Amino acid sequence: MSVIELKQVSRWYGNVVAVNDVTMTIGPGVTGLLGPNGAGKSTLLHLMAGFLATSGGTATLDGKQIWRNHEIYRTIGLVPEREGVYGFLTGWQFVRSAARLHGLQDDAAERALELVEMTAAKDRRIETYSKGMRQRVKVAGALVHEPQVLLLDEPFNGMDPRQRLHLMDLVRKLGAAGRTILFSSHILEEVERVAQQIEVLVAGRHAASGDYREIRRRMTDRPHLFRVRSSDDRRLAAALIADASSGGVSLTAQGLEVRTEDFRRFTRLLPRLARDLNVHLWQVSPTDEDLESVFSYLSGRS
Ligand SMILES: Nc1ncnc2c1ncn2[C@@H]1O[C@H](COP(=O)(O)OP(=O)(O)OP(=O)(O)O)[C@@H](O)[C@H]1O
Repeated sequence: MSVIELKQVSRWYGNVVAVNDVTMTIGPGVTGLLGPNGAGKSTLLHLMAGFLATSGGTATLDGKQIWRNHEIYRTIGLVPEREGVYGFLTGWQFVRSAARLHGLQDDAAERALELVEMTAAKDRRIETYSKGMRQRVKVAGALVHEPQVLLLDEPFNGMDPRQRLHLMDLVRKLGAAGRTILFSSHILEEVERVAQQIEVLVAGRHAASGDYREIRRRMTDRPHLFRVRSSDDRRLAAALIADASSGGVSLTAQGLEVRTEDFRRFTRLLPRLARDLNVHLWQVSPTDEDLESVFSYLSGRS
């Protein structure tokens, strides 16, 4: 059972702070690393894999420093985001060369290909593989030395739904077998389907941590901004203002803008008011549902 620990870890690239004072602990099972593009997820994974040195703070695995620790490297596997796989190699050649780099024999490569269910296709060239198959072969390459820790950078990106489900199943299975797995993603739905635990990174900072239900609840409970168009915006506005769930109502050329502090109450109230006032609702749409605003709320910047 392996535990990764980051203590006040920072990483700069010149003047750019990619990871800023992050403290987190990643234990056995599957953890999702969630954050918008550029949040520092890849940098964090590379720090954990020993591919990058920290600029400040410490990154350890089971209490031992990761950076420049060859013994530790034997227990970590990284599946990078970029393809970096030669298309002219067969799956077998690719995974076997990963095995050789670790001083291992063919049986290790065979086991890894079996684990990701790529044995049947192993003699085809990688350029003939689907995105999902390429990703699974990369996972096999990272698993060839049977590491306790597996780090995956945006593993589900660009896959069709069937391939995604297949890889999600595999990641779940590996986690259930006691491995410590961390994978990055910018999509909450993706993370919550695979991970029990979620770490959220926003602009290099650790914004939230916990069970996905808790994070989901915090996302739902934040103030929401809705645009409402109806047959009588003025009447509706007056009734909405009278209710405690409204944080503010303004009449604009495009309709009403309603800010609500209590999402659930508002979504029940609006149809009831419309019915009682005999007002027809033409449009009810959230205006701040984009990921950036959700993330910035979680990180306390809004
Ligand atoms: N080698 C580098 N040199 C300079 N800046 C870098 C380098 N690598 C990353 N950065 C910067 O560090 C920040 C974090 O990048 P990182 O790739 O870790 O984020 P990310 O969350 O993985 O994003 P994405 O999902 O887009 O890959 C970004 O502002 C990025 O531009």
